[in-house]
Amino acid sequence: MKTARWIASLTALAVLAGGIASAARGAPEPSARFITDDQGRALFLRGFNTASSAKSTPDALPELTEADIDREYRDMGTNFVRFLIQWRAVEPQPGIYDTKYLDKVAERVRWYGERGYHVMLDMHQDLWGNGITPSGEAGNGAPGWATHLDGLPVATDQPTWEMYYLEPGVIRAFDHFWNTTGEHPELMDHYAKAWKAVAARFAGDPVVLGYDLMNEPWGGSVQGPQFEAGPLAALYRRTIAEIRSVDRDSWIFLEPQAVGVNWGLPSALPYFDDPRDGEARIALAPHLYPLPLDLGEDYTAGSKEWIDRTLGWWRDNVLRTADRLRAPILLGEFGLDMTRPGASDLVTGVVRLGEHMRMGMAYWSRDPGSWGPYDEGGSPTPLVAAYARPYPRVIGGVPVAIGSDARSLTVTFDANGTGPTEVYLPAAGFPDGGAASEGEATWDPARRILTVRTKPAGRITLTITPK
Ligand SMILES: CN(C)c1ccc(C(=O)NC[C@H]2N[C@H](CO)[C@@H](O)[C@@H]2O)cc1
Repeated sequence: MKTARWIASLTALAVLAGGIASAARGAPEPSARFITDDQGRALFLRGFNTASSAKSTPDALPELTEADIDREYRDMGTNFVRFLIQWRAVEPQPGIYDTKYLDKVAERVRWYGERGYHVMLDMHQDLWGNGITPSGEAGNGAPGWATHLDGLPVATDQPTWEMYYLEPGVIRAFDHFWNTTGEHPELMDHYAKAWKAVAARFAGDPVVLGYDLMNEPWGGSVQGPQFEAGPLAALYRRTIAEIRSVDRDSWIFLEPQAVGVNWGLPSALPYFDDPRDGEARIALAPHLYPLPLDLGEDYTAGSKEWIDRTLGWWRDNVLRTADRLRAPILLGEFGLDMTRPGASDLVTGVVRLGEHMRMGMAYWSRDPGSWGPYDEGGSPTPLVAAYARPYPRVIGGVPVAIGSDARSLTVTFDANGTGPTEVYLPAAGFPDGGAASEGEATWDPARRILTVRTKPAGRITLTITPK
């Protein structure tokens, strides 16, 4: 535990120094780039990571039924899912792709599509892969044939799961993957081609919005800018090229390294060209986990002020990175134990941050338990009430400002004739639907969606209030 405390303290100091440096540079403007649907409308995505269970199930699929999706929609009106897939299942043997696995993924994509969701496929890893320990339960993601520990130890009595990342065997596995050792140059190529196989399967599927290339990348013995601008950027460029060779249109989501950036430190991820006709479709997909919360503080009293400060550093550094990449932003993960004091206020704070930054988000995670929307017994946690807010699912123009509270939603945008704006209105604040301040509004009571057709040009400020 002493090591973990040391690391936490040093990290806290680094985040503090990084934050002070960030604040000194002044707050950047929110991004004016957006993830768009096939009509060109701006998407405002709201959903969950589904699901952590995929890390350990034998078939690498999340424990999920269609009824689960129906309940999630009924309770919170989500429109998006960060769907976890596993390299170990995509490519069980080198160069052999499991089409039956991809068919099962496609079946779940269809479940979401039939309910109006957008799906982002997340090639998920934590701690490299299931092969880092003999029992296979610690890590997930990479297949056994790509796991080379060279006999180095991986202690299994870790005080916290993230400490596995510091084990010699795990660092070696990553060092081989990133070719830091120079002994396995083939691994990154396999990874990029595994993505090509996935993209070839889903190219043209209107439900699949795009691909999140790697969950929370870890550089092993190479860290920070040397990692992000080095091997991580090289992997991303190779993978973008492989995907674009079979899929010219899906969005490609790139994550910075997790360490430091999840907490608010700046990323050194460079710009990436998108070899497609038309506008680039590359988005930045960071995660947000305020360090004070990771260190056990709650979003209450004294700590709330510090956590808000780190949220500001996170916001400013992510906006700067997105500007460098010339990319829209999607918050791929945020989450916490909903039994902690102040948890609902933190969720509300992140939702408001998303409105300010005009970015979509996926909560971590959809799994049953104290972090999720439903506990082990299936009863709602406070997350359902905190996450079920009015929001614009899709906007028929360039978003300028989004704001909401329990009983109102205001969306300001520059209309561009791409189509109507659709807003979700939860039953709690809008029992009989909503009224629009302008345009022609159509209410769908079954899906709780108000569709508003406004003039096709000019600045629109749409205010939705309960009917
Ligand atoms: C030392 N490293 C590399 C590290 C430490 C901590 C996290 C983390 O908390 N991540 C936040 C959440 N994201 C994963 C799933 O992607 C969850 O298991 C974590 O709670 C990541 C990496």
